[in-house]
Amino acid sequence: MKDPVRVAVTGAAGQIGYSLLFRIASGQMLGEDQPVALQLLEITPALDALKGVAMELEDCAFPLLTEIVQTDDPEVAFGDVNYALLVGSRPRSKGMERKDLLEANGAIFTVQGRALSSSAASDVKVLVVGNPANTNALIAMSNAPDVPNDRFTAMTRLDHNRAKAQLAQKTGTSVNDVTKMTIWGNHSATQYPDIFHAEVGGRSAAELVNDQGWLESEFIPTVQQRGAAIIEARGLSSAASAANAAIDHMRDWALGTPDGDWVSMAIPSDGSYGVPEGIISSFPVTCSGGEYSIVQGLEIDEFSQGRIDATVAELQEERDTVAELGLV
Ligand SMILES: NC(=O)C1=CN([C@@H]2O[C@H](COP(=O)(O)OP(=O)(O)OC[C@H]3O[C@@H](n4cnc5c(N)ncnc54)[C@H](O)[C@@H]3O)[C@@H](O)[C@H]2O)C=CC1
Ligand SMILES: O=C([O-])CC(=O)C(=O)O
Repeated sequence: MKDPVRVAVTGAAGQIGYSLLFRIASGQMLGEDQPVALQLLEITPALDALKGVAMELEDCAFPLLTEIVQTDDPEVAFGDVNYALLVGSRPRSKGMERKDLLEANGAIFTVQGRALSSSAASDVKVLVVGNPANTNALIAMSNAPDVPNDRFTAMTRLDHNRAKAQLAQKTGTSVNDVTKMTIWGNHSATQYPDIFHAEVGGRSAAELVNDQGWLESEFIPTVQQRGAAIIEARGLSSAASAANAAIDHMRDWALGTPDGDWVSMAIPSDGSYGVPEGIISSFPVTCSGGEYSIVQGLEIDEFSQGRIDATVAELQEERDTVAELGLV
């Protein structure tokens, strides 16, 4: 058996937490030979609910689960953690403008960035799930001087998985046949799911589909609006599929992506594909040895470039707003 690693989850008593924690504790994120200590953060009024979740975790008698920390103090939650999944955030409420949401979450992610900086292990890897995920990650990163910037990522894996499922349905294949999907940009309705480099059974997906109308009026809007469609149908936002995507994101980052395929992660831009530095934007990446790298050399046609520019422009606006608020 390996030595245990420490995994922090914020918003641990929420809907995503309820799907996520059990899968981390069972070894689905870091492997069935990797013991884990869970360090769970909640706001003070949710500590009772968190206690119930912790009792259920105990009752699973997971062989890999070595310890459960329950706290409302970010410094305690992030103490010596190797992985941090920042799920808890302030949801948008009625009448709230985007700027109000960014400000409300700024208060959370500045504090959590500082706590990660002062308390986490030197190898910490951070995934931000709580929305607006890319910009929350930017705020946390900007407030964590002692954590290298490239450890801050945001989740577009749910969008990636949604896009794979839609493409498999359209082509009458299985998701196992779909590779090299890419989500560019923001985890929002401006994101660009790109099938021009994707393959289905090793063949070009775009050529196989050969239907620009479907692409523009069905595929792209369906993936962009899927979160809203789930809320409409379920009365609650995606939780099990979001938890599943968080597991996929962290597992691939830690243990590597399969040969011949890539995944989508929102990461601090290094200027690749003309995406300006200073924002956290989704790219196609491969992972190996615990590090990710952007897939280089993809040809971007005019249609795709226009879509990428639009979602990058939204991220720059969000960055400017949080900069005006003094959060980054
Ligand atoms: N990036 C992505 O693809 C997706 C992101 N999301 C986002 O994930 C977030 C969580 O979703 P749910 O679990 O469904 O929400 P939820 O409302 O069920 O749970 C959120 C939990 O976070 C806690 N929380 C709030 N502020 C906190 C703080 N400062 N520290 C620690 N905990 C705090 C709340 O008490 C609550 O228990 C939302 O922002 C949602 O929009 C959801 C689906 C997909
Ligand atoms: O749309 C939402 O509020 C939840 C979310 O991020 C998603 O399901 O992609």
